[in-house]
Amino acid sequence: MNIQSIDAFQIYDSRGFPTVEVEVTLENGVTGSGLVPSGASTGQFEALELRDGDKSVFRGKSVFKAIANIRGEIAPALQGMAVTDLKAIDGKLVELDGTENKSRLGANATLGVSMACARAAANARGVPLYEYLGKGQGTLLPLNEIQILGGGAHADWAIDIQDFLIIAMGAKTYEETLEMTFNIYHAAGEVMKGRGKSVGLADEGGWWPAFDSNEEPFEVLLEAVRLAGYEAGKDVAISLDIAASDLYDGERYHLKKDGTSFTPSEFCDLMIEWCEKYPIISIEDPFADTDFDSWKRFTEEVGKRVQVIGDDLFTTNIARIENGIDNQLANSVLIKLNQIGTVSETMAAIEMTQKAGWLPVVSARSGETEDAFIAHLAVATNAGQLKVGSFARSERMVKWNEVLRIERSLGKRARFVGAELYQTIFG
Ligand SMILES: O=C(O)[C@@H](CO)OP(=O)(O)O
Ligand SMILES: [Mg+2]
Repeated sequence: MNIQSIDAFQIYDSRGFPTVEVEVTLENGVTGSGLVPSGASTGQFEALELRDGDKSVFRGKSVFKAIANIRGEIAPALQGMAVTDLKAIDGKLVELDGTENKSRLGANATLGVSMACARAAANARGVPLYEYLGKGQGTLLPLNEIQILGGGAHADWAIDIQDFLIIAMGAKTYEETLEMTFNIYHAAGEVMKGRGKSVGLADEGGWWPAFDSNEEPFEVLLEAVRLAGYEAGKDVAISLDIAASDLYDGERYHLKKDGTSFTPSEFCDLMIEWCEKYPIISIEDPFADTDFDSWKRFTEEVGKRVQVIGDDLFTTNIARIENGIDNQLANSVLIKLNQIGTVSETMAAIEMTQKAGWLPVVSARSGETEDAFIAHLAVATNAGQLKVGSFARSERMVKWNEVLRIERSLGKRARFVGAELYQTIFG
């Protein structure tokens, strides 16, 4: 099962921007592919997505340099390697690149190759990807975090907060998490239409709002929950991604829609107030990735009843996660393959999170593809949570639906524990 050849192509993501597709062919003719996602509200500590030309001019530049690196450097170096030794393959990618943040070859180049190798190995063994990645140990279906309203960088700053999401706490099955959230999603559409606030869909499929403040979305969300026939705080809870690095200028946090600004400690007060006022179960990036004091204080105060997720704070980077664990900055880590650039490093980040008694949340990017790799990754690692944006866009549905297929494939081995997960962090 050795690698014979690796090729790469430019395709387009869900925003219509260029991205990388890789195809690996083994000596026995078996193939595997990997399609690379792309973020918009990227963290400053992420591995580098290599694009052609001056990045400041236009963010959706072509990716031919990354493709040339795959064809010219990575393919010859990996040729003949055993495809089933993903650690060795990913180790070779890291070594070849030689930088801290994959800036020489590009994390979009290394990740595409790493994903395609994992798929080719699973295909060669004749097992589903989740079985291959999880060595047969992955059986836990995720509790979903699903976006109802989009904002921030994903909706041209219609509101300052990036994601208003729902977690179906009362769901007894994976399928029920979809059904409950689906009902609320459509109810939210009705509520917004009724208020004359419906203008379309944001980048991840959530409603693109025309709200007058950052608190109006809470009202709409809670009204939608009621309209759909559920009780907030019991059947479902609110989850937020504040993406606060985008709101912070190094000294103050700005909510432009409200015309307000806050010192870090005032913003921390506001986040705590929101957690008291609304049925919030989970909050991601409530503070900037450099504002450690606020993270620490917030986690100390609400971390026993609210999941505190670091996304830009950790960027799926082992050293940053380790620092977070040592200093108790959060209790959960958002996991994104392209923030670090190989499958093995991503899985190591999940393992470290779990060993610390924290919860991983496997996540898509705002620019996605038709690849459902992360559905397999979530089940393979028993991560327990999956965040893919919203419904109503096929690059999202392909992931939600893939978990249904995995569930069927697991048969009686499939497990779902739902909100019981949170006992791990809430005690
Ligand atoms: O911030 C996030 O969590 C992601 C996905 O919602 O956004 P982006 O891919 O733009 O970084
Ligand atoms: Mg985020």
